[in-house]
Amino acid sequence: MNYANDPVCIKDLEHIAKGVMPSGAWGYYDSGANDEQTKYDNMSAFDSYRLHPRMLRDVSTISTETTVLGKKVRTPLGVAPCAMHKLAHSDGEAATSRAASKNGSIMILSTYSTTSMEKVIAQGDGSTQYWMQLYVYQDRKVSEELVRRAEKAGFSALVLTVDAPMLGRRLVDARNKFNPPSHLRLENFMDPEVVNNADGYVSDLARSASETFGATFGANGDQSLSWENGISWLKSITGLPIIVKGIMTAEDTQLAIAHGCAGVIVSNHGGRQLDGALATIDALPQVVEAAGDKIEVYMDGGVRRGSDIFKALALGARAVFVARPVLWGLAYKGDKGAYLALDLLQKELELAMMLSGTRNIAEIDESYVYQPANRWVRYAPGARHAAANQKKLLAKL
Ligand SMILES: Cc1cc2nc3c(=O)[nH]c(=O)nc-3n(C[C@H](O)[C@H](O)[C@H](O)COP(=O)(O)O)c2cc1C
Ligand SMILES: O=C(O)C(=O)c1ccccc1
Repeated sequence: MNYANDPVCIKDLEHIAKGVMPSGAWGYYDSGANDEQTKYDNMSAFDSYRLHPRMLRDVSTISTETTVLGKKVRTPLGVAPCAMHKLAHSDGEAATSRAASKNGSIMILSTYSTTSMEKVIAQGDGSTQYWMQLYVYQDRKVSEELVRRAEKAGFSALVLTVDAPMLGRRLVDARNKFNPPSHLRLENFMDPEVVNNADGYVSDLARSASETFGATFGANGDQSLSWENGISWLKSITGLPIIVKGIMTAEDTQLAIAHGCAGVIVSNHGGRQLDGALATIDALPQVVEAAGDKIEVYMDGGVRRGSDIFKALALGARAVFVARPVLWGLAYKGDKGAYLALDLLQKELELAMMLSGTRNIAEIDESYVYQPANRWVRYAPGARHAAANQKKLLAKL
């Protein structure tokens, strides 16, 4: 197969990225925790849902427009936060930002970006939504400074990642003794005025990426974080909507509602944290059920096809985020490659919508996905949802 010339799907981009990236950086992007069960499950779980298409509808116009946090977006496909895009391409997050903006996608910027939040937002076309991803540090002043800076820069929501009190154990990185190249800088910890000056650090967390990598979590992350001292604290210092990333259960969704969050992202960090955790597409139905209309539900993990996005929307996600595919595109060709990754998924989504007889996002509901019953014996909460869904489907026949 000739992948290199003209990538036509996300798998092609993955293959190319693997070929062009240094092995340490590739390993860091690719790896999941331990046996990588959850990393692979995230992808393969989509395959166990099948589509239930309707025919003979006028599908001459397809729109993926929807609203997220009350604002119009061209597409429910967004970019998940990933550390250190400059490992993929020297243009880093600025390139990703241009790609997201061109596709009309929301971009969530990682705190550990190698390009400052101000520079990233400056690449947008003014209508692009940027959300800032945060961890909460023992030293709340460091977190508060990041919040103030994000507010000032124009981010429209904060995404608090809660599935990483400590980094999961990634065996590939351990074997490679991976450390990012020392010229990379974590610019969100540097003074925005002097961000181009390597001496402009504003906190001990800054330094070069290689000095902070991994150690940041153990040494500075707050492992005593709770709904009260984390979410309620964050809410008390900002008016921006708060989205909790890393929610996998109905119980935690109810707590997110009780603590005034605007949304949750069903995520297991791409299988990089708790290996053995449920695939996100399998966790989604119980979160959607618990959320009702009180809070928006998004998901990420394992999305490699437009039909995966379709399935997630059908199961109740309001938006779907991708991480590795964008990094692969970036490694392939900077902003053009990152855009290609988003555009391939976007076009696949539009085609899946057309072929299943859905003309807009509102029409995509659970009647368009079909779950072979026996698979669900394993997962109790999802099983209930699936059983109810199937009863409804059977009743319609
Ligand atoms: C290389 C890499 C770095 C990541 N860095 C962050 C991060 O800084 N903050 C965060 O909340 N999630 C981070 N994630 C998790 C992603 O946001 C996302 O949850 C997950 O990767 C989605 O799965 P996918 O890669 O299969 O699309 C990272 C993921 C990868 C692959
Ligand atoms: O790799 C990750 O998944 C991640 O979230 C991260 C972020 C910053 C530094 C190291 C890891």
